[in-house]
Amino acid sequence: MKITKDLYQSNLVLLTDFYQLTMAYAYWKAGKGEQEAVFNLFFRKHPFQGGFSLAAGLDYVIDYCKNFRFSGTDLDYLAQMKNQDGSPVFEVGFLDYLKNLKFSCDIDAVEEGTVVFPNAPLIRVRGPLIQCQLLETPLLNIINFQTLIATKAARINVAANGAPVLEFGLRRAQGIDGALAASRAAYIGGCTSTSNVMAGKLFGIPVSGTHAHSWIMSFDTELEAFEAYAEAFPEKCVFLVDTYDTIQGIKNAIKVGEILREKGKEMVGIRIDSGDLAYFSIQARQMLDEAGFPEAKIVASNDLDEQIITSLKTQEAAIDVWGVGTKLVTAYDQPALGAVYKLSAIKDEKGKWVPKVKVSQQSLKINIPGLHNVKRYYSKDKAVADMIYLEEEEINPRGVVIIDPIDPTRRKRLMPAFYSEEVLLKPIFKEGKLIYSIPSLEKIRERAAQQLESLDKTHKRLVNPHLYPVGLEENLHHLRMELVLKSQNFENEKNEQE
Ligand SMILES: Nc1ncnc2c1ncn2[C@@H]1O[C@H](COP(=O)(O)OP(=O)(O)OP(=O)(O)O)[C@@H](O)[C@H]1O
Ligand SMILES: O=P(O)(O)OC[C@H]1O[C@H](OP(=O)(O)OP(=O)(O)O)[C@H](O)[C@@H]1O
Ligand SMILES: O=C(O)c1cccnc1
Repeated sequence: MKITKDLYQSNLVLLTDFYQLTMAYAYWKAGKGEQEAVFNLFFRKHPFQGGFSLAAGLDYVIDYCKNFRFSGTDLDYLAQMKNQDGSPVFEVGFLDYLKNLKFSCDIDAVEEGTVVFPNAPLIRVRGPLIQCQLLETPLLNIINFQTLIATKAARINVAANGAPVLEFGLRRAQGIDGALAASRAAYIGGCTSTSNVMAGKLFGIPVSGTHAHSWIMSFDTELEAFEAYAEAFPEKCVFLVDTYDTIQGIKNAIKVGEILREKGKEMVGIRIDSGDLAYFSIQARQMLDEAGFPEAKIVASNDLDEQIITSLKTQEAAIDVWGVGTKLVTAYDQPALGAVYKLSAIKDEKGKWVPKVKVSQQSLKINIPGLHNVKRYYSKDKAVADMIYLEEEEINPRGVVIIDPIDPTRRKRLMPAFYSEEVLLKPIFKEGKLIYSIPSLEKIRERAAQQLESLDKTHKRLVNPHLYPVGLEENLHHLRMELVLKSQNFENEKNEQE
């Protein structure tokens, strides 16, 4: 996968915030550039007030890391940057350091298509401080967007309840790469196809579509337009029936359907793109059935999202296929996932790992320290809880306590021996070398479907979902509390002395 390269014809190493580079420079000056550190990428709250999220974007991350090197032109650009007094921002020695920089981090990550929950890492980066730091912004950029859209798509597909969802978002998406990444993520989240032909070519997503009002309007009558379309696509006729009068449009579609049938072909169906979609789809179903077209599909579109689809279902709308664009690819009701990337441990001069917490007034914002991973426990293929644990700690098979990171009174006890388990962070890069065999997009989509299946339906409820248990293993909880208290005592002592 090399979409990033194809799109920009250049190396993306500068696709980072300027402060990452100035920090990198300052680390280098302080002799800390190579100090080993661990960072975790996680989000704190599901988007769309939902009960689950679907991880996506790792393939782009892999691509980014594989191409992580400073080219001559990147270095030239940095070399000409000046401070206000006219001096260069970056010393030549630092630019030389960047020139020789080879990606050497360990990356462990949740596979794409995995259902994920707040606070548990989606990606863990371990390596020299400078490299970890430079990766913050691009990793967030990639994962935030694709995870958001995959989640939105999954919600829309939950609402569609198995009916095909065609992604029509390109014209309203956030630019070119936003559209491409959205089509990819939407496919992972369960959409059946995309209207974006480039996404079809680049990712192998099935491409599909109907026709627009302009096609109808270019003829004198709707009937002529349908006939001409049937002539061009006898196997693929989906007639857009709402350009003038929807009921008349359905009648015209039936007429052309009959002509096609005489030629041994079957119309695929009709599309309704305006008005009361419940009313018109029910009318259309009745008319099509009575005319002998019970197999003709009814496609609906027009600013759909999971809430409208749910509402239309409760109105018993006779819609077989959903075309969804704007609200899917722009994540209309929540345009960003707030994933963050935080330092959780650093090695001291003696080579000992020092776990780190950033103490915040809001307990929600206190990060999880140390080199941790996540285990998902399953009971008969159903996910029951996620446990974040310190990798070096032995897990007692006879009993673990999983403690909510925000409210430590919320706890779940379970006996690991009674469950099957999956370690969620999988090794992707080891010392800069890719050791993960990248699954095809089809496989990722299958994983997403299985993962969503493993989640109880109460967590997939679109409104007020039941909270899935995710927490810290006891030892990790104690370590975190200890570090928080220590830092607070330290602050108090300092305050008393002042
Ligand atoms: N029966 C229904 N129940 C709930 N929502 C519906 C129903 N029928 C249509 N909708 C939704 O209501 C909104 C209607 O928007 P709007 O009024 O802009 O469309 P319209 O006037 O029918 O068509 P146009 O796009 O041509 O303006 C759309 O989001 C559509 O999906
Ligand atoms: O509504 P979305 O979920 O974004 O789906 C894509 C929309 O794009 C097309 O029309 P367009 O909006 O360009 O024009 P129209 O509203 O006049 O049909 C199509 O007919 C859908 O309505
Ligand atoms: O093929 C379609 O019907 C389509 C494509 C893009 C946007 N709206 C509809």
